[in-house]
Amino acid sequence: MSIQKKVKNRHTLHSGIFNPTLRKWQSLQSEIAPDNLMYPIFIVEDDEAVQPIASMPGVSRYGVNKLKNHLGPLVEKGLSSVLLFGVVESLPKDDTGSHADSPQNPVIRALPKLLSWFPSLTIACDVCLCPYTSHGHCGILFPDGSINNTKSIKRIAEIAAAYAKAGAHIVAPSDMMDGRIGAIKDKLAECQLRHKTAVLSYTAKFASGFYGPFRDAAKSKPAFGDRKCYQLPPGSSGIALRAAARDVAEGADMLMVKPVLSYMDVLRDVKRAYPEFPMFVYQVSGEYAMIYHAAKAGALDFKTALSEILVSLRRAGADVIISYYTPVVLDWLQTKSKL
Ligand SMILES: NCc1[nH]cc(CCC(=O)O)c1CC(=O)O
Ligand SMILES: [Zn+2]
Ligand SMILES: [Zn+2]
Repeated sequence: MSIQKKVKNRHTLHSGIFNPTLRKWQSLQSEIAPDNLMYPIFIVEDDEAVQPIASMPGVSRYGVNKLKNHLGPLVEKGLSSVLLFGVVESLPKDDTGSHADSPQNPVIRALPKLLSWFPSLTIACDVCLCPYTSHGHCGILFPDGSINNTKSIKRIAEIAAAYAKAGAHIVAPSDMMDGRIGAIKDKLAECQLRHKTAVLSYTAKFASGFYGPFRDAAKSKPAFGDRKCYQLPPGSSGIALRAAARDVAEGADMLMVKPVLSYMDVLRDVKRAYPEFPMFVYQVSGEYAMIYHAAKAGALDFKTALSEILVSLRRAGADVIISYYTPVVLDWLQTKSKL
């Protein structure tokens, strides 16, 4: 037998993937289980409402009382964490986002009920000003419309502490102000809640074109301008790593990259730079809609394509995937066949 032939034989791959167990061994690190999923939920003021969101077919906003029936079956199927967003319509918006942490805030009102209905569910709250400010920006503004970072992080920390007091296990600031993680940690310490409140930082959140349906869902579109002065420029991986270094230095417990499909390199960079931290990715509203519409048009098979995306996020370094498709995936996981 020639040397060349031997060398060639060492490169046969079929022998490692000819049955399901062998294939699973090749991809154990990218398996999806319920604990790899976090489910985002929009909560509205009207406790009895269920409002389908036109730009996100299959996703609705819920009133607090409708969440018991919606989440109950999902918890049965293994759902272990949710991410709450408040949506206000009749509560007035102002320039400091007063209703982000008022007693009437839908998230603050939902927390005690969710905690009592689902004691095993881990509850994260998105912390931001944009759904509650008259100008729709994520911070407090100077008169010229630029961000007043000092006032913004003070306010963000107050809101985070209010959610923690109401029982949130995790606060997740999505505002992208500088110094917010440190400000939140200090405020939580002051309230004696630091030991039982985790901070999930929206670390590398890019100024993306994939947030459109969300802004419709959360009624949080900026009234003027854009978010390019505080969300990251899509072409830069350097500033994404600096954002991660900043959040790690300030004490973040978990890190996130968002959106994810166009930022898989950033996901891998951040995971490799900080392997000690649970790595979250957010499959955002536009990414949800894209898959939905492509499948509906017959361009791709829904289950095959979505499964492929989810396992590739795990392969690239994601520990937890925040996805509006969580209910569908939990259904799939009921059957023996793994994703
Ligand atoms: N604080 C803003 C915020 N919180 C969550 C999302 C996006 C989530 C999604 O698109 O699914 C955004 C983006 C934005 O409007 O700039
Ligand atoms: Zn915001
Ligand atoms: Zn947000």
